Amino acid sequence: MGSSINYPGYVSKPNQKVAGNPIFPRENVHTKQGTAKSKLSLALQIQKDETDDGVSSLHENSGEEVDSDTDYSSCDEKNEESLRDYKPGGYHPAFRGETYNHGRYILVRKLGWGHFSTVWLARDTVTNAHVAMKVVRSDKVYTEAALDEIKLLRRVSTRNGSVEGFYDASKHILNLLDSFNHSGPNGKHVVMVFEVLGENLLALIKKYEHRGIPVMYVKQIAKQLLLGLDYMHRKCGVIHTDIKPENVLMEVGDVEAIVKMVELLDKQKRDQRKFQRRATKTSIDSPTVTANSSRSSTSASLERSTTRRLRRHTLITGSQPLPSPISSTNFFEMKAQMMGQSLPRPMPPSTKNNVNNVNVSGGEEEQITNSLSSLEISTFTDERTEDEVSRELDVIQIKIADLGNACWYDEHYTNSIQTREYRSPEVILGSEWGCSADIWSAACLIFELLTGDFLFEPDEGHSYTKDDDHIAQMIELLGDIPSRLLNTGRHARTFFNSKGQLRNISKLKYWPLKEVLREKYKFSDEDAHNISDFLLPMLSLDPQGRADAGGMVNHPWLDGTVGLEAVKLSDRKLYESGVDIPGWCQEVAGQPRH
Ligand SMILES: Nc1ncnc2c1ncn2[C@@H]1O[C@H](COP(=O)(O)OP(=O)(O)OP(=O)(O)O)[C@@H](O)[C@H]1O
Repeated sequence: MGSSINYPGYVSKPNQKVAGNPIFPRENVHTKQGTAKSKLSLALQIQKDETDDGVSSLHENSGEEVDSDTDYSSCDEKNEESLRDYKPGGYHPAFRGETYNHGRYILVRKLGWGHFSTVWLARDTVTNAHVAMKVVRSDKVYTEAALDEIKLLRRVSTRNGSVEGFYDASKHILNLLDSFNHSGPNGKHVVMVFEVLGENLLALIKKYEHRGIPVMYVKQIAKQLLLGLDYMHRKCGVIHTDIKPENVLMEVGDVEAIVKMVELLDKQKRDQRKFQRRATKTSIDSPTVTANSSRSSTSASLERSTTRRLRRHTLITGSQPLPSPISSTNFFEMKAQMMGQSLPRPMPPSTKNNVNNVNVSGGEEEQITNSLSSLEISTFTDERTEDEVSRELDVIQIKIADLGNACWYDEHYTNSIQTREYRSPEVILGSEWGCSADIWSAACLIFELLTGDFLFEPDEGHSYTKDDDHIAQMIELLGDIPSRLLNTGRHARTFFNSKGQLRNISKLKYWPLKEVLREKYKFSDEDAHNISDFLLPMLSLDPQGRADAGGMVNHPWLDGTVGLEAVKLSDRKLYESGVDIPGWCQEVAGQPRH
């Protein structure tokens, strides 16, 4: 759900992004303030494993300790939801093994969280497949927003998208499978059940260290994103209003195989830890241990019991999104492990005794070795050719997620839309807006994928606000704000004087997009030309003239996009504005018809 509305307890998600270099930093900004927000208070108790590499879960009410999971994903942030929000009206204290909807769903691990919800991987005992479950905060305002989201999700659901003979673009939008209520100590929570996806595009941007992701992937993401938006706008009358990398998720491929792989690797780690614990315990009990090892083992044991005591009060589970081949550096190592190539195994007795000065009984060792070797690894035996594997790596599939801020073409819920960096000029100026606002955000997102930097990263200075800076950056990149927006924008007079000049910023440094791509990002002349030819129609300052998603699917820059080579939309014209689409740049007045 979205980030621009002030819901109770609403706080910015910490460290969402490592701020990129702004294209146009103003000279008189003394302190650079990136978008990375300060960390949440130390009261945030993330439950990290007591050793070095895992996350455990202990549910306060159950008192039941659940074995540690290990984070194999590229998500290594320690930022989770705030413990303060576990209160009546807040998050539900979900835990691994908890059942939902009369036992149909069983929680497996936490995938992520947002301001509205925590999201969990769950097993559906009816289909025996895995699903993602979004457990929404129980406060009335979240519940109402969730019910609106469900209506919007139903509208865009796959069932409405597939028409024989036509490209089914609904597959680029997250599919709602089920929804119900769940009661807990903090109230009644709306729960939404989705297909399971992997990490979001921000993980991909980070994986490439904010230097831009390969153009081959950008084209696939761009084409799928535009197809999804075209479907949303033209077929469903839905406006997303919060397109940004965090809200576009990558598919993980064969979900069941990946869940199995991740779980088996977790189990291996747990078994190894158990083995180490037992070994240490044996060393304490054993008369053959040295004085030094006895001291260190005893202190380790004390440390563990302290950690255990602390863990009794821990409620927050660490997020573990499923790894996807493209975003997770260690994905193929994991797969190799599962295929038995470098399976971590307990050390043979002689080495153990030498290295750790401990004694382990032969029976214990055998038991542990058996538990590892009995893992079913045949599922992951890969008999595909190198070409097939390389082709699989070339393909990226994305879905637009988080319709929590979405609205209808004929019913806008608020004018406070879009996350700052992706916010369109009409919204900042307080003019009318519509579906075309999503196109602006999409262009900002595509630029960010290509370069690793925000297209606009406004900052405030001594004499100007973030909005002043944002508008100035737009002018520097794209030219003057059209007079129609100046005349209709409710806030235009805040930023512009009667001569149409910016009130608070006088020195502008014009730097057109094509030059930025060439000079700052070192794209070749040809690439800079093609990319700006693709992006500029979507960055039309006047939403009336902004190109629509369907038309842009047909742009030559997207020709030959891997996996979508043949996809063109014959009923939309390249570069043409979407003014014929109902609700394109204003809310359609009258009785909402959806
Ligand atoms: N279908 C899914 N499969 C896998 N992970 C998911 C899925 N849906 C959501 N997630 C994970 O959960 C996180 C939170 O989801 P989402 O953004 O929908 O929640 P929210 O409470 O509405 O958050 P926000 O504050 O971003 O509006 C996502 O960033 C993602 O990591």
